[in-house]
Amino acid sequence: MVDRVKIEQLVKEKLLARMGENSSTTKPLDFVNEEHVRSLDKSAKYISITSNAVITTLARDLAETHNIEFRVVSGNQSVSSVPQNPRSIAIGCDHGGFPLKKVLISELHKWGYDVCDMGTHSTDSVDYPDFAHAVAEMVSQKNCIFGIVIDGAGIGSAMTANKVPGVRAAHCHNLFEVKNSKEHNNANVLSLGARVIGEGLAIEMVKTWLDTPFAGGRHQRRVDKIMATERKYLRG
Ligand SMILES: O=C(CO)[C@H](O)[C@H](O)COP(=O)(O)O
Repeated sequence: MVDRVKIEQLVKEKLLARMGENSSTTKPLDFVNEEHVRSLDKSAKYISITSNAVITTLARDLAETHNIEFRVVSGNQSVSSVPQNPRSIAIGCDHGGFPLKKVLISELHKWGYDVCDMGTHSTDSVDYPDFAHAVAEMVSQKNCIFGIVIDGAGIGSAMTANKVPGVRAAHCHNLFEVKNSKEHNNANVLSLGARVIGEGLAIEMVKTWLDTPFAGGRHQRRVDKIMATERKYLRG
């Protein structure tokens, strides 16, 4: 019979050998998951990765918790850390949301945000899941801090975004909901229905959403439960 403990120990040793503790001379990884981070020595300060490494959301979260950074290494030389611009917003829409997206992008620029426009770029008919998915991935991969998805009603885009691990998309219609979605639910994607709300309200909603911090406290426990629910089904 296979000795599970021995195998786990062997895997751990292999991972540690690949990553080292906090030396920049270790071979950079091109894929990092939660297990890689867990297997690090307690004194580890960073993980060396290749410039196009895939890092799972759980690995990023765990690394953040333990103050471990990801360093992009070219050959054996460390060249930079993976950035997360705290003012970068991914935005996407379908044909119904296109005019509102244009307005919101211009406001976001005025407010000093970097905008990643994931399309669509006209009112020609398209499928909202393609664009909601693209935005959600940008947030899930931590390329952007927040995402905004817009379609006719805001429903389908929210459904799509919420399928992407790490995303908490809130479909909102008013100022109370946007504020609540940040304060209580730590929403990282906002979904708007361009056929439901007017331009002026949408601008105010986005500004309020971006300016409202997560309240933490009892809400942290509940958000942790949302994420635990997601993890349960990811494993399955
Ligand atoms: O609201 C939406 C999804 O939530 C879409 O914008 C809507 O379904 C698109 O419909 P149509 O193709 O008739 O413009």
